[in-house]
Amino acid sequence: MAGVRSPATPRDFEAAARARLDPAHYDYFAGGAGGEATLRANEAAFGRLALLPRVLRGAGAARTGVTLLGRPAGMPVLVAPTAFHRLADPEGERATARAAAATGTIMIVSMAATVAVGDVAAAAPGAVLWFQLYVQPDMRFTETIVRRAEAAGCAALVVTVDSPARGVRERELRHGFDDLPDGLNCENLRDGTRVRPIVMSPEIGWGHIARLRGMTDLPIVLKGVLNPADVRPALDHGAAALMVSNHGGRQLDSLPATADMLPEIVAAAGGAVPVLLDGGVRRGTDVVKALALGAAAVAVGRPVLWGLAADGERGAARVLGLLRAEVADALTLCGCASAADVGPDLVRRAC
Ligand SMILES: Cc1cc2nc3c(=O)[nH]c(=O)nc-3n(C[C@H](O)[C@H](O)[C@H](O)COP(=O)(O)O)c2cc1C
Ligand SMILES: CC(C)CC(=O)C(=O)O
Repeated sequence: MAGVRSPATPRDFEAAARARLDPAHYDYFAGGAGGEATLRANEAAFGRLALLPRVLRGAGAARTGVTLLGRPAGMPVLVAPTAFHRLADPEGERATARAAAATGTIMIVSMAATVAVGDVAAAAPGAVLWFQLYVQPDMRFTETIVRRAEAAGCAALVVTVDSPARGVRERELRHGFDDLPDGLNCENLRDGTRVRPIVMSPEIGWGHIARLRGMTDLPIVLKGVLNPADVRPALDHGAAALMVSNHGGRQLDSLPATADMLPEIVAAAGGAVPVLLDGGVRRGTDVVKALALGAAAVAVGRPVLWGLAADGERGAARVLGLLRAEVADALTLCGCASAADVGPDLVRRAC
């Protein structure tokens, strides 16, 4: 692998990924909207938090397992939905799903995957998959997509609600990157012989969530909730979980870091549903900080893409395996036997 003989932490995969990827594709994965202030803020917010371990609790070596939406998961870290994995590796989302299965990690398959969700599931029989959906204004087509996710055995629908329009990413504009190369498609959007474009519509509203709720028995996770005022309507519309997210800084720039908004969203949810977070999680200590601020789990986007681009399935599995080991290490060194032992007393503002 370029640069590092033996990767010690997920970040070590980034240089190798960059060396292997077409620069336009690297910048698609890495970039954010506008001046990328939010992209930087997500990581920086974790840097401003410190952990405050408890001592002599005799907790034993930590276990990383958690229960999410009633099902066990190997660690409180999920694979965030990211598009276009075949830009990183020819096996694409199949490789990511096998890596997720190998490490007991829930994978949220993007609606913009370059492998159809049914084929992803077939390639990784042990994987627990959730499916990410952009509600399409044509609700009949939305239903077709939902049925595909159900048929593939997905255990939850993650509805991305932060995208009434696509974010403007200056790196993409500079490269002129606006479409997949020939031969690659968003396979979940097949409609007969054609592949429909993804529509990000400003017309989507709570009424669509109500219709979706009536369409499927799958638990619905709302991804992209950042303003505490949106928590009440989310609960009223039957959300089974919320994901605090600013889309990895890729939609609107100048949004707050997710770690900074997490406590307010957790307070607004009042324990009614689990709250997840993504954005800037790079280390096991970030995961434990998020748990201490009230998250039930976190998700990682770019680190998985670095592993996938650097070394395919093996690289993605290594990234997830390193994260799991880091979570176990951070829990043990905080005096916690498991994620359930992590409370708000474990985290402080460092500066
Ligand atoms: C290359 C890329 C593609 C993404 N595609 C999607 C997507 O298809 N659907 C979605 O809801 N979020 C998408 N996201 C956002 C991620 O789900 C997640 O919110 C974000 O990456 C988390 O931040 P992190 O990369 O700092 O971990 C994408 C992110 C990246 C980096
Ligand atoms: C193809 C896009 C809709 C995927 C996305 O959400 C992103 O690039 O952030």
